[in-house]
Amino acid sequence: MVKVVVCGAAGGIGQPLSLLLKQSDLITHLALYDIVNAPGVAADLSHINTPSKVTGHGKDSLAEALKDAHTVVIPAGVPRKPGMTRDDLFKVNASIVRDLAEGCAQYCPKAFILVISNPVNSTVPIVCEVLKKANVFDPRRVFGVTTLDVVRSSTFVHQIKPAFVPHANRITVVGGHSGATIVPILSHITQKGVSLTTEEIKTLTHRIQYGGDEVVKAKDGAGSATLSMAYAGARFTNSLLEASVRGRKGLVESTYVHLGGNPGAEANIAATGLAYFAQDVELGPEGVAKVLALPKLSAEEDALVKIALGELKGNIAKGVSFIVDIPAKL
Ligand SMILES: NC(=O)C1=CN([C@@H]2O[C@H](COP(=O)(O)OP(=O)(O)OC[C@H]3O[C@@H](n4cnc5c(N)ncnc54)[C@H](O)[C@@H]3O)[C@@H](O)[C@H]2O)C=CC1
Ligand SMILES: O=C([O-])CC(=O)C(=O)O
Repeated sequence: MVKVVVCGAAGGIGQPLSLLLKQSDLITHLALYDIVNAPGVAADLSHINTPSKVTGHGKDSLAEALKDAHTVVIPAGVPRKPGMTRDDLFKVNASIVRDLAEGCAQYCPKAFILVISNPVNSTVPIVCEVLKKANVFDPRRVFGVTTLDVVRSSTFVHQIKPAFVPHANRITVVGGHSGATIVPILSHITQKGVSLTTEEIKTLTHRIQYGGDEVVKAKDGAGSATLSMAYAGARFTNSLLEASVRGRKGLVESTYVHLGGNPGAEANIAATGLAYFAQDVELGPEGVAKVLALPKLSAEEDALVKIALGELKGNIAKGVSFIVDIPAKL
């Protein structure tokens, strides 16, 4: 049985994400949890003639939703409005994510946990610290979903270089998931016939770092990216299922993880001095199979990573200290 739970399933991301996951032939049970409307969304999706069973769970049935989960995807919480940073969401979303993580620790301690709720740079440390406290933490099994930055990178490159095939070329994005902490490694684009000037890289990098703001502005108070995020969230979930359920080897995605205790993370611990970082990760049967070392960076990328490190340090400390009083350990 492969049970995937979406927490926040009735929301702007939750609904299209659940729709995309209903198309997976690897999922046997799709459980939709939300404090509002989950049964309605579940009834609707359950009429689709793909193999998975769909169930809906309201606010008093978190235990039932999470029980026996293989994977829990968390897009629960409030989105930004114009003028807000992702960090401004911390005061509402931190406790939502903490409570869901406590549920996971109790009812599905071995599940993979995919965190979408912002600010990801801080909510992932919250989840990890909750699991550590409950003595069920496995760093290979918790992921901050930064796939939208990867998706945006290849889309935006394609928009200025039409020869670049966006879905066939994965661009590594390192750091975290907010503004200056998002560092796309555009110097490594290798497609034949496509090259970017230093000025193009600078413009693209800024657009990728602030891609979320483009959507927040265009939605004008009605929230942030939901459909592209659902696509990105489904892509990451499907990659993890391909690696963990089907046993596909060599699958790599950029993702924000706890470095300490993860296979292969030593080089990035040394390079960043941080407890959490986004980089390419090879996925496997237990989640992280290997954290890949940072690629060789251009001088500009190196400078951007240094800026990201400063901001990430504060974001991580904020998440960790929401759960414990001591600073994050590597
Ligand atoms: N990681 C990423 O790249 C991205 C992250 N996000 C983040 O995803 C989150 C969700 O965004 P949207 O779906 O647009 O928001 P939304 O407001 O449309 O949906 C959120 C859903 O969470 C539910 N919810 C609230 N408290 C809950 C709880 N305790 N348990 C379960 N469900 C709960 C709400 O009822 C609602 O249905 C936001 O924090 C947003 O910033 C958004 C886009 C990209
Ligand atoms: O911008 C936001 O608040 C939502 C988000 O994380 C993104 O679109 O990358």
